[in-house]
Amino acid sequence: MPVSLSTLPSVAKFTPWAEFDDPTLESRYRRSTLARDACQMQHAALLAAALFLLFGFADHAQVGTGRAFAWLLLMRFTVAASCILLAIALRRQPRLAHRRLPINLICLITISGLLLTIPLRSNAFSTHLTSVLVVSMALYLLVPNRLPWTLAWNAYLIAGFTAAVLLWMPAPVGVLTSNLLLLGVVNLVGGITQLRLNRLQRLQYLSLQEERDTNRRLQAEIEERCQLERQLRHSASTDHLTGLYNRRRFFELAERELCRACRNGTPLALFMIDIDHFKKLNDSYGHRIGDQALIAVASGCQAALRDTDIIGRYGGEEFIVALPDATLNTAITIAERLRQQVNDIALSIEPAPPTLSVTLGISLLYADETTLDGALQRADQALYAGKARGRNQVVVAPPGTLTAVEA
Ligand SMILES: Nc1nc2c(ncn2[C@@H]2O[C@H](COP(=O)(O)OP(=O)(O)OP(=O)(O)O)[C@@H](O)[C@H]2O)c(=O)[nH]1
Repeated sequence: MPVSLSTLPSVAKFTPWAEFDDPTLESRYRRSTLARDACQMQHAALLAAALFLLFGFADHAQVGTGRAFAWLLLMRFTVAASCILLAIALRRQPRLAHRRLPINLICLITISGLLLTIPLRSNAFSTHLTSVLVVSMALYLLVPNRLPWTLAWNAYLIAGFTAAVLLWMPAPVGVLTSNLLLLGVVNLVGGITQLRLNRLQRLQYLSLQEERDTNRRLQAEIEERCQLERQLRHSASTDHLTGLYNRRRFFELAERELCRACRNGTPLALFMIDIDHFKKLNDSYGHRIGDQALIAVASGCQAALRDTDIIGRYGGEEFIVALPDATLNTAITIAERLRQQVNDIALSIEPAPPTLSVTLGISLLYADETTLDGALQRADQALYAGKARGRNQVVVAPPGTLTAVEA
């Protein structure tokens, strides 16, 4: 997804709860934190269950084994079972971590459970106060991304605690006031911490997104440049009309084959191919048809060669072929095949043009030749001899005289 201005960390807007002002961005951010939040809530629920059960020992020490203890135990088991069920549900469906019902239900059960311990153990004021402080902080730390809910549950906790103290543990006004102040300070610190945390985590998320977008853009740019480079390399080595190698690329490849032939002592044959009476075709039917004929001859010849053979456009209506590992007999057979292939080309124009034909000059590289120049010259001479002898034929250029293979 491309970076929009509102997703840049420097200009991102936030709500008073330090959430993203843009609801789409906020929901994207929440989706990105879902797995982490679910895992965190699972651990928190299991820890809360363990703590609630552990405090059962303290209950027993304080109230003995009477009716109050039975109630306390029932309450503790209810809270612990709810927490464990939530942890299991979150493990199976992590998306519950961002749903209203599970989070609020577990807050209601846990806080109500804690408040219920007050009338049942009304002589443990300091323990209750400490528990309320711990739960109050835990709400800020463990309820993910929901500051308004955390504030609401803290309000319920403080109001419940105050009511319970007034009803079951009457304390001097001064003590109650300072404890409420203490709770207020805890909530202030918790609220500010969560606001800062919310903002920082969101800014971090935006920075990460921006970095990813930049990387993606760079990746796309690199791919585009590679593609351009491939295209440039291709057009620098290809004849744009016929799609064959151009003269420069042909000689690069043919010289590589010459080196290989010298090294391995294998033969290398060269063909010069020229379309017969091409000027007449051009003059009678126009250059467009001339181009069509060039393309047809080029693709016909290419189709008749092996992948290891090299064919290029030498210039105008002339083509050049290098046949690695080809003896004279093989070269003559292939040249004949090409000549026949061109004779079979039927251009779809009216009135039907005369049959296309080519004349081919063949030369073989000598064992002591280290450049293509000599063989090229011999093939050219053979070609012109073929033209002089009536065209549409293959002529081999032997060391001495020239031999016409077919007229
Ligand atoms: N349509 C077209 N014509 C081209 C192209 N390149 C060269 N030609 C034409 O090819 C013709 C070559 O003519 P010539 O060299 O006289 O050869 P020819 O008419 O084939 O005669 P022979 O080779 O003796 O049979 C010229 O008219 C060039 O203008 C091209 O890319 N497209």
